[in-house]
Amino acid sequence: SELYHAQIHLYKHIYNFVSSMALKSAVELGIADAIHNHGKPMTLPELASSLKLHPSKVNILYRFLRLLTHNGFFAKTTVKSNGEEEETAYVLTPSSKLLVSGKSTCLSSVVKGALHPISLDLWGVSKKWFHEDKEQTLFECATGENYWDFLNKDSDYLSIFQDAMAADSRLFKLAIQENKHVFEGLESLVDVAGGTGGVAKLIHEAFPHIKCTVFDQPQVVGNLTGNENLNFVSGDMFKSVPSADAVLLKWVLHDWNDELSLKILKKSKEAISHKGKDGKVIIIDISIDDNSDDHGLTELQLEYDVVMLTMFLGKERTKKEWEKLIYDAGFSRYKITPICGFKSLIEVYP
Ligand SMILES: OCc1ccc2c(c1)OC[C@]1(O)c3cc4c(cc3O[C@H]21)OCO4
Repeated sequence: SELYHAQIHLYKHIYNFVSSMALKSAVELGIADAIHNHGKPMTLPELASSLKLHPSKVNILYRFLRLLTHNGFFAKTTVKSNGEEEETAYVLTPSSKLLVSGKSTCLSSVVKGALHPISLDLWGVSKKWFHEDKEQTLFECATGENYWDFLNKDSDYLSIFQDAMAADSRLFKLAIQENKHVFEGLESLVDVAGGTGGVAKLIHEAFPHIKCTVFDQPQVVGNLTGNENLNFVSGDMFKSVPSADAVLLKWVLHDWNDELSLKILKKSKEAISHKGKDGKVIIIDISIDDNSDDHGLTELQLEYDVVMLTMFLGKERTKKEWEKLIYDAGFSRYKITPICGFKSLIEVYP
């Protein structure tokens, strides 16, 4: 009946966190690594002893594996142990292959970071946040601190965050390889708010002839030196952006509201104006497709939007919102290419 379906829907959303926490436990225990290193399907006793669990914990491990297997992180098969009866064994799936450490596709640091207590505690004050009169993030409401200031004070959490950003950048490298046409023909590129140059280095490796400039605030790049084709320039992206054939804005505009994003886009347009029609701005951010029939993908994109809102007052934009922002900034056309599963690469032309 409708009442029963509504109850299942409601309870599922109450306990969604259990699946997140089971995933976090799997990463902390190193289950994916243990199965990967075992080199073949792994039985529960083999896994438990490899993880050095106390015998009393074997059945607990089984219950976690049952949920994680149901959620598609592991798969069951059977093995013939010492020649006779068949025994259940576990293998990795594409999702848990993203948890094998040391691989360029490893996203374990994002699991640890996004589900770290510091990333979750802010939700304790959401009622207060909704009822206060000042514009601040849920994080600031909970801690009294700006997220970025806090991050730069807590070295453990900062290194987890940096590992997570680095993990995402490594996957961006695969996206660059799949979209070489976007960068071919460029002689110069400026990575606006490019931080310490992680992404610029990836582009430089893939396209050594492109002169890459990392542009960020003085306190970020002030004392960084580059080489002949990778240099660091400090400044204020709201005032002016160094000119180049292309301006890269990766995960920048989702941290800013429309008014400030418009400013950044207009400065970026000035920066590529010497190139006329051949100049371009490359935006890497989520583009929420309003008429997508992929409910799970849209759910992830909307969850990401709320995460950006609660931590940075940032936002993820829909396709229509991108179009309005791009045209308001004076650009004439754009092209959206899906990358990395749930993000998009948006090429914007004057
Ligand atoms: O725009 C940049 C940006 C991009 C992604 C993420 C950001 C910020 O913060 C929220 C987030 O969920 C998060 C929080 C974290 C973390 C990783 C992590 O991934 C997510 O490590 C420590 O805390």
